[in-house]
Amino acid sequence: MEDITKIVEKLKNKEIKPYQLDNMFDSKKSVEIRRKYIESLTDTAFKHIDKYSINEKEAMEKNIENMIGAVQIPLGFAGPLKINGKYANGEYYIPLATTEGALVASVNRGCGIITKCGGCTVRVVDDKMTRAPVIKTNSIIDAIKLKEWIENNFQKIKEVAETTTKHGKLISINPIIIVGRYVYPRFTYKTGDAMGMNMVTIATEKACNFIENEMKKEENGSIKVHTVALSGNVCTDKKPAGINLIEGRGKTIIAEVFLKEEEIKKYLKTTSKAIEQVNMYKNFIGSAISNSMGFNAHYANIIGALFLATGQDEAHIVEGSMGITVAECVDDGLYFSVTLPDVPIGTVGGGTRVETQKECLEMIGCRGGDKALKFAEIVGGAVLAGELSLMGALAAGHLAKAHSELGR
Ligand SMILES: CC(C)(COP(=O)([O-])OP(=O)([O-])OC[C@H]1O[C@@H](n2cnc3c(N)ncnc32)[C@H](O)[C@@H]1OP(=O)([O-])[O-])[C@@H](O)C(=O)NCCC(=O)NCCSC(=O)C[C@@](C)(O)CC(=O)[O-]
Ligand SMILES: NC(=O)C1=CN([C@@H]2O[C@H](COP(=O)(O)OP(=O)(O)OC[C@H]3O[C@@H](n4cnc5c(N)ncnc54)[C@H](OP(=O)(O)O)[C@@H]3O)[C@@H](O)[C@H]2O)C=CC1
Repeated sequence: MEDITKIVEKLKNKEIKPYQLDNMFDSKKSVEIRRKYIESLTDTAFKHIDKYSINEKEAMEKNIENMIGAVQIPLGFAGPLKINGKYANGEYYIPLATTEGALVASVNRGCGIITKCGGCTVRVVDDKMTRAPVIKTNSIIDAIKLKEWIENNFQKIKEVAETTTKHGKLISINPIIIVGRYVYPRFTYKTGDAMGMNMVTIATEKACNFIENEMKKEENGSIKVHTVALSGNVCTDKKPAGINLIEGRGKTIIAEVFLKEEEIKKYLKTTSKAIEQVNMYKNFIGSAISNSMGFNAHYANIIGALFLATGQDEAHIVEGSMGITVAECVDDGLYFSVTLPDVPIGTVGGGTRVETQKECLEMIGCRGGDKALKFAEIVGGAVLAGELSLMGALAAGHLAKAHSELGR
């Protein structure tokens, strides 16, 4: 075998492209050569990114291109968290991958008080994944005709789309928005236990080809339609969006807990009244002034740490960051809930197969098929715990103190 230095020279001279190494060497070797190449180009001595236990071959087949190693994120746990869900019932230890000191302690504290108060109720109230292409027509008149055609031929479109997948089911194409002569049909699917973005993208492409061909037959071919882009941003994937907040996307999760005043005092060092007020002034009024879509304190923190630990698509953290926290004083305590309209998650596919992420899913009994709804309930419970603890810390005036002691 050629000496690595010689191959690195060839890469530098552009005789070989870095990704072509995968066809020339075994996976381990190609990763090593690429790493050496980047090391020499950037004058960096890699001492850590070369240490990992994940299988490069599988990762390169499914999850990554131009692989040079792996980064490590510290992993902690919070819990036990008692969840009274439809699918998740019992006490769970939540895996959280983060570099933000104080976050795990905070979620842990939330878990403690929730569990002491009898646990949280969590439900998944909606479950779907969307893809909305943008289709160009000749005129407003044709755009209206296309919209009507899609509405009248839903069953045929569904049959075509579903030929690409065993688990994906097209449940609606709604809304179908017209802007000028452009049409944005929002294809909505059930995706089983997969988060589903690859699945629905492939299915929607097939449906769009079918629509284009069928429209050619209408009015002797005078209606011309063309899919400008398979994603027209009405999906809306990986961006915060009002349509997702209202219509939902991924799992729509609601979690609630009734807290006793004495536990609030003991655990959170504050009162229900103070938390209710912080929620009003911060999460409602503050978010309204800033035109935020997150009427909450930090869903993204818990969603992010859980997504990284369990192999979810990290870009979807932005969607999971939206939602509304309710805090309301009740007799001798506090009603506290989180509502997350848009949490794209899966327990099969994507990054869930990576060895370390798979173990984290196992830790909560959520690896593989028939587990996505259980996982969603655990995500809801964990967000509730983290949100409650931070709101408690803000109400008690402990945020800066917590982060100077634990987070720096
Ligand atoms: C830091 C605490 C928990 C201290 O909280 P405390 O009540 O002062 O601590 P404590 O020593 O009395 O312990 C209470 C419980 O906290 C947990 N706990 C306590 N210490 C640990 C630890 N080392 N490791 C694990 N768990 C810990 C543990 O559950 C413990 O119960 P116990 O087990 O003893 O019965 C609290 O002050 C807190 O939760 N602060 C909030 C911190 C937080 O949520 N940070 C999130 C990041 S902030 C941010 O990124 C977003 C932001 C703020 O910008 C968003 C916005 O705009 O709002
Ligand atoms: N393409 C795109 O535009 C985008 C892609 N992504 C990426 O997409 C990936 C996730 O896509 P996703 O489609 O979830 O995953 P995969 O592409 O990894 O596909 C998962 C496959 O698992 C099969 N499967 C087996 N058992 C089940 C089950 N119980 N429930 C559901 N499916 C099952 C399905 O096959 P079958 O279909 O035959 O039923 C499905 O297609 C992530 O890597 C993400 O980063 C993210 C955003 C956009």
